[in-house]
Amino acid sequence: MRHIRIFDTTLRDGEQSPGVALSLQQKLEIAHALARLNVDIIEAGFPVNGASEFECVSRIAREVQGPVICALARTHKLDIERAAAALESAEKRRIHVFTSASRVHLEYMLKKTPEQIIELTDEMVRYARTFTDDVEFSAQDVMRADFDFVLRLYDTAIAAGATTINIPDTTGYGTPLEYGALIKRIHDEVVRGRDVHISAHCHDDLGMATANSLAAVENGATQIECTINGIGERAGNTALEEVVMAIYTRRDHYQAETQINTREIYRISRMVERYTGMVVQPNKAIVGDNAFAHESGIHQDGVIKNKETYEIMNAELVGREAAVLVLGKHSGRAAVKKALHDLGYELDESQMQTVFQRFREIVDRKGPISTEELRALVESETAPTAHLFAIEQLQFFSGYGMLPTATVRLKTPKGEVTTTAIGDGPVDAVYKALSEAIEIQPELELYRVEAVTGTTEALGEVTVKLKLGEVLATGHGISPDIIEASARAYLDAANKLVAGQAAKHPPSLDEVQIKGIVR
Ligand SMILES: CC(=O)SCCNC(=O)CCNC(=O)[C@H](O)C(C)(C)COP(=O)(O)OP(=O)(O)OC[C@H]1O[C@@H](n2cnc3c(N)ncnc32)[C@H](O)[C@@H]1OP(=O)(O)O
Ligand SMILES: CC(C)C(=O)C(=O)O
Ligand SMILES: [Mg+2]
Repeated sequence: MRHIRIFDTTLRDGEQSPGVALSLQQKLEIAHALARLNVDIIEAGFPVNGASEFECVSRIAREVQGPVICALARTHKLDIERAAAALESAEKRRIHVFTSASRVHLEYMLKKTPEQIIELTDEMVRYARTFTDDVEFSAQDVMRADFDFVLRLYDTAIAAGATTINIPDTTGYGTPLEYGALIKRIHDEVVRGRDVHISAHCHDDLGMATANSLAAVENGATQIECTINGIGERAGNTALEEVVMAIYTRRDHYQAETQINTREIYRISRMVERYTGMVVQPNKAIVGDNAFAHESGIHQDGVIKNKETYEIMNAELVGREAAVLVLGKHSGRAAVKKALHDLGYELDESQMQTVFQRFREIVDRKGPISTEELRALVESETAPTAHLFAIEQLQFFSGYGMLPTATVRLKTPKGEVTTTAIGDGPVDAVYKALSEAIEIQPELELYRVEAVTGTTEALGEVTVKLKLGEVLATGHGISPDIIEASARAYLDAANKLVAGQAAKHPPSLDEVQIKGIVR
């Protein structure tokens, strides 16, 4: 197995993401987390940028043990001197000198001829070598450059002492085949067996950074430059978590390995997300919220039977919790049953049918529900209540300056009944309409409404206690709509009361509880 070095540039190229500026403390924390992740090299910054950047690189160099600490420098003596000074106390230090290779960069940006670039490269790589034995050389925008010039440039850098030659596709222009082919040419025609590492540095402008970096590995590269969550200039850099997990998961194909402690990946991903404010998209490979989540019934059923049906790696391997089954619109019975089992419920077929039907009604209306909400749902749906009355329709109007009015249509033992009432508020109006429809007037002893989870999208759970004569019944209702949950709770209790009254001798409260009619 070939060892692939992971060169992390979250603190340099990653911080170049528009709008991101990390504090010294944040950079230090990320650098320590990168050391725990066991990256080979940390590019800590670009010291000539200013005093605070210089201070960040110096502190990382002094305080972070393990990885090589690297600093960036243009082909300017001052840049190289600032980089060397910032790295002075590092246990292992690297200076990364860069120029450009493409015609557009040379002509318009650097205003230099190819010959001048060759000379400058020779001079500045040699100068960097006076400060350290570990010098990396890069030429920006190689994929839009003349490849013969690129080969000459890298040959010059190696002759001048570069120990790593980095091949940046600065503008994310290359395709995997093209980039891989260039790496192969550099490997065969420039490196030619010399002790020099070839490094891939890809940007994601066309969404090909990871594919291009892996193509480089297939063609002789032994270092990948990448960032946590793929942050960086414009569309970002190659994502560390993607290349590391691709090399690990497909080691049969790449015949290579990294030394990354993969179990730290998720933790550092969250840290970088928090500190940079660059939110990870839910479908982001490896670290996105959905990367190990399944909502579709067929997938959930497969994963419950054997998670390898739809998962190519274990979530635990990147420091996440095992696969998550999201209970939503696309879920089937298998996932709901599994979630209920995990919550401690074993339902018979008919209870399962009732719960699943109600589950579907709810997720169609409000989207996925949490396991807490499922618990509340199963509690309210499987209570041993006689279903004498059931809601067919419920309509209410309420608002400032309006009379709260409710109309309910109920299925009752006498057939369909529709009633309308006005109340002090929408719940009061609904309760009056329900009382009229079921033809009893119980007293409301308790009314309590709670959100099952703490968000405005949560299911509302309502508990009521109704008293009729000596009999007291508790009812529960659950719905995304709290007025509907209130109506369901009222009817749940009313059903119990009426079932009790239907007995030849109205039962006492104790008797009713023993029979399981009142909960
Ligand atoms: C692809 C990359 O990621 S490259 C790294 C990009 N990162 C950054 O630019 C972040 C840090 N940058 C900075 O702090 C500043 O731009 C500095 C300190 C480097 C330079 O600041 P300034 O002197 O104000 O120059 P400014 O940023 O306006 O322009 C960049 C200059 O660097 C030159 N330059 C660009 N790349 C190189 C290079 N590899 N070698 C030598 N000179 C270079 C440009 O030609 C331009 O020179 P000019 O001012 O003579 O025209
Ligand atoms: C400084 C170089 C390596 C760079 O970030 C790029 O070219 O993208
Ligand atoms: Mg870059």
